[in-house]
Order: sequence, then C-alpha cells, then structure tokens
Amino acid sequence: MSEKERLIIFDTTLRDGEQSPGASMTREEKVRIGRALERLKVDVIEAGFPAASEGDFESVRAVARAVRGSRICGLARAREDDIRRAGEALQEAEAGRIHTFLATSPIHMEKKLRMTPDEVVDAAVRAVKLARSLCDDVEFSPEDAGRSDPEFLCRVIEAVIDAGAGTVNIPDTVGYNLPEQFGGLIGRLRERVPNSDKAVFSVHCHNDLGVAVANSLAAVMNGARQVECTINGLGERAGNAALEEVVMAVRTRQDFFPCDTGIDAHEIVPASRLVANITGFQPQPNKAIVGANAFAHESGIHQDGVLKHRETYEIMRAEDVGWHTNRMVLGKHSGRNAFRARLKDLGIEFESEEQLNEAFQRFKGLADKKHEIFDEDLQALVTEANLELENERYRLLALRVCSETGETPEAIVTLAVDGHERRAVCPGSGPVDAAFKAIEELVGAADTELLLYSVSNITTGTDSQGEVTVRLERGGRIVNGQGSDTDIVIASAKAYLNALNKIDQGELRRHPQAADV
Ligand SMILES: CC(=O)SCCNC(=O)CCNC(=O)[C@H](O)C(C)(C)COP(=O)(O)OP(=O)(O)OC[C@H]1O[C@@H](n2cnc3c(N)ncnc32)[C@H](O)[C@@H]1OP(=O)(O)O
Ligand SMILES: CC(C)C(=O)C(=O)O
Ligand SMILES: [Mg+2]
Repeated sequence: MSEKERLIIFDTTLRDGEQSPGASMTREEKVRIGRALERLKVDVIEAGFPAASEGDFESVRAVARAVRGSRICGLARAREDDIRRAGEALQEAEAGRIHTFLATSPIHMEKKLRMTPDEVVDAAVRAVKLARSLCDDVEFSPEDAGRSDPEFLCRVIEAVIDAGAGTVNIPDTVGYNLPEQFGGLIGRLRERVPNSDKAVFSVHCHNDLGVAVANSLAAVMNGARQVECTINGLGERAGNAALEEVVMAVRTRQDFFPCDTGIDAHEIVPASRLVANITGFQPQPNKAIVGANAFAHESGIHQDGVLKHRETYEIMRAEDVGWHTNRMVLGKHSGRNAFRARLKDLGIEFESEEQLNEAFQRFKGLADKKHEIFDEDLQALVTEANLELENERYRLLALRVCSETGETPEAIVTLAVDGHERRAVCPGSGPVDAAFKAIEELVGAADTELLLYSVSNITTGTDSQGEVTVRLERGGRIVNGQGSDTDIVIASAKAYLNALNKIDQGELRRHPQAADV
C-alpha cells in the first residue's frame, strides 16, 4: 500500500449481521464465512457474542481456531461473566480482541440500564481493566453514542483509554445521526479527549435512515481509522454500513480520502454470495457493488458509450470486485451497437446491413414483449430472420384462439397463401390442435403426416420464449420446422408453417435447419 494511513476494516457480519431476524448461523457456517473474510483480508472479524449461548461460544472458538491472518473478536457486556466468557472463547486465536460495551445515552442509562452516569463510568472502566487482564487488545463502545451527551462521552472515552482500551468505537446504534453531524462528533471527540491519540477511533453505523455508509465515510474524513461494517450491509433492523460500499468508496476516491484499506477487493463478490446463500438474504439487484445490476447496462446510449470507452458509464471495474465481467443486457432500451456486438460474440454476422436491420426490428418487437433477451432468444430470432429471406408459400398473418373451461377451443387463423389472404375457423381438442386444423384447412395438407410436436422454453421465466419443433412427413420425405414466440400457440403455428413451407418448396439444402431433415 502507499504511504497513506491504514483504515482498519472490522467486519461484524458474524455478530451484528447475525442479529438480523432470520440470519442465525451455525458454527460451520460461521467458520466458512470467517475463512471468506480472511481471504478478503479483513483486519478484525467479530465472530459473535460468546455469553449469548453455548452455541455462539463454540462458534467464536471455532472461528478463532480456524482463521489465521485476521484478528478475532468477541463481544461482551460490561459484566464480569460476559468478559471472562469472551476471553475463554478467544484463547486459541492467533490474535484476539475483547469488545466490551455499555450504553451512555440518557435514555439507555435511565430506562434500560437503570444506572447513573457515574455508575456507567465506573462499570466501563472496570470492564476494560478486566478485559485487559485477559487479552492485550481491548475495544470499548459507548452504546448509543449517537444520542449521548458529547461532554459525557468525552469523560467516558478518556476514562476507558486510561483503563487500557486500544480502540474506542463510537456507535450510532439506532441510525439517528446524519453525515455532517456524525463526522463533526468524531472530529470534536478526537480534539477534546486529552488522551485521544492513545487509541484508534472507530465507528459503527446503522442504516435506519439509509445513511450508515455516508456517516462512516464522514467519520473517516474526521479522523476515524476503523470502520465496523458487514457484508451486504446485513445487521440489526435496517442493517449496518455495507463493507463493500465503504471499501470501494475509499478505494475509488483515493483523490479524496487520506487513508486506504488492506482489503483484497477481488474477494468481495464471492464473500457477498456466500453470506447471501448462507443467510438467505439476497442483495437487491440495484445494491451498490454486489447487486446483480451494479455493473449491467441495458440502455442503448449507455451500452454504446461503454462499448466505445468503459469509463463513460463505469467508475469501477466489475473484475476488480470479483465479478467475471460487466454485463450488457439486451432489452427494449438497447440499440444497434450492443445488438451487433452481442451477435458477433455469438459468432453470428450478417451479410448486409439490411439483414441486420431486419433482425434488429424483430428484436425490438420481442423486447417489447419480454423483459430480457437472452443469447438463445437471439439465436432463434436470427434463424427466423434468415428464413424470412427465403421464398415462403405460407405466412402467418393473424391467429386468435378462444379457450375456456368446459368449452371446445377454437382457432381463427389468417394466412397469406401464395400472396392471397385466407382465413379459417376450426375447433380442436386444445388451442394448438385447433390452430393446426385451421392451417390444414387453408393449405390442404391432407397428405402430410405430423410425426413430432415438441415444445421447449428457450429461457426461464413465465415471460420466456417457447420454441416449438414440428416434424412432418409427405411422400417419404421428412422435414423439421421451428417456430418461437412468447405465445406458445403462435410459436406452434409458426413451426407448422415453417415445416409446410420446407416440404412444399423442396429447397431444403438452403435452410440451416435442413441438416436434420
Ligand atoms: C447494540 C447491540 O447490538 S448490543 C448486542 C445485542 N445482542 C444481543 O443481545 C444478542 C445476545 N444476547 C443474549 O443472548 C441475551 O440478551 C444475553 C445472554 C446477553 C442476556 O440475557 P439475559 O440475562 O436473559 O438478559 P436480557 O437479555 O433479558 O436483558 C439484558 C440485561 O443486560 C443488561 N445490559 C444490557 N446491556 C448491558 C451492558 N452493555 N453491560 C451490562 N449490562 C447490560 C440489561 O440492562 C438487562 O439487565 P437486567 O436483566 O438487570 O434488566
Ligand atoms: C455493540 C455495539 C457496538 C452495537 O452493535 C451498536 O451499538 O450498534
Ligand atoms: Mg450494532
């Protein structure tokens, strides 16, 4: 790293993250996440609250045994039994830390702890001294600091630093602070506490007002050198500051921040996926850094810009945070440049600009019906575009089916037959059967036998395209026809007509699908 100061990353996914209702983790899961955090090169891993339960004690102990390279921390109330339990759980850690806390806000002291401010100062000092007798690395948090009286905070902080706390963590426990205010608080505490230079100032922000990361960054600008955060912003209520956002903000804006972290950012996406899979809390698609759309572009103007010069619309590289690559999503907002580029990647090139334009029009038509166009959709769409260049005797102009519970389905099919518009109405045992009967009536296919009818969805989802294959036999000759559409009955009619055109024309070698004829 450069000569810049180190910003310590303290990950509390396994402790505060686990406090999210529904996010409890087993010992084995904590060890797996602990190892992922080690690969990420997190400085401190808060592995749990050993006094909470026998299971959490064992989890902290297992993480302390398994992980080398990151300091392992256990949380404890300012009580002798909690602190001793934490010390015990950390015994096998290569490097351990006891984190003890006691609330300092008037509301917490009076209503929850039922302690006077003097009692709180005494208990905090006693807790830190006991913790220091068990472990040389001790952190103290004045819980609910964000709503505490700054003068009282100064008193508590000075006392715990004197008692041996090497890290003083300022939590905005209920996410009440705003960035300018919180940054100002950190700056003032560092200025006013006489021994502030003897401890690292840390922050622990909650996201109740959606500003946990902004508050953490404001604190860093005011001298905080440890940020407590979680993968994917998991944590109590609306969560904690997201590790990936803090790390990448500091890294991306090195022109602004006076410090940097030691995080290996390539491990961010793997760690995010692991935490999401274990907890079942998937990040929303538009989540910064780790959301599925964080490096995806669907708009034609953005795609064109990124294809010409990535930085036009990206401030970070997807690969640098562990994604395989950025993503061009083809959809109704996409333009020709992205369409052409994707087809080229698929090995599909057009002989003329006219062919490309024709396929592009079909693509826009499909995109109006479907959210996202996948590679398989494109392949089907281009195959159809090529087929249209051939001389077709039969072309589907319109199709309507009526299908109702307890009623015989009926299809109304309009075709262009040798350039003339023809219409037929037929009942059938199902909508596809009715549509096929109407087509047979219009084209006179009595001598043609249907050998195979199969449907597969090209992509997943109820809005996906269905691909239908129809195999026909006439006079010993067998052909396959294909059709695709988001409407399965239309796809079936297209496939049937495709096969009939082939069998009628006898020009099978010119069609790419004729290989299997
Ligand atoms: C802001 C935070 O995230 S703090 C961490 C929150 N995490 C958790 O609470 C998860 C783990 N907690 C637990 O498993 C349990 O709450 C335990 C084991 C810690 C305690 O359980 P119990 O003994 O049954 O107590 P209970 O949870 O009902 O109440 C908490 C007690 O701790 C006291 N307390 C709360 N914080 C502290 C503290 N920092 N130091 C000392 N005592 C405290 C409360 O005043 C209350 O005391 P009381 O019983 O005399 O009224
Ligand atoms: C234990 C402390 C640091 C905490 O989680 C909080 O105050 O939010
Ligand atoms: Mg918290």
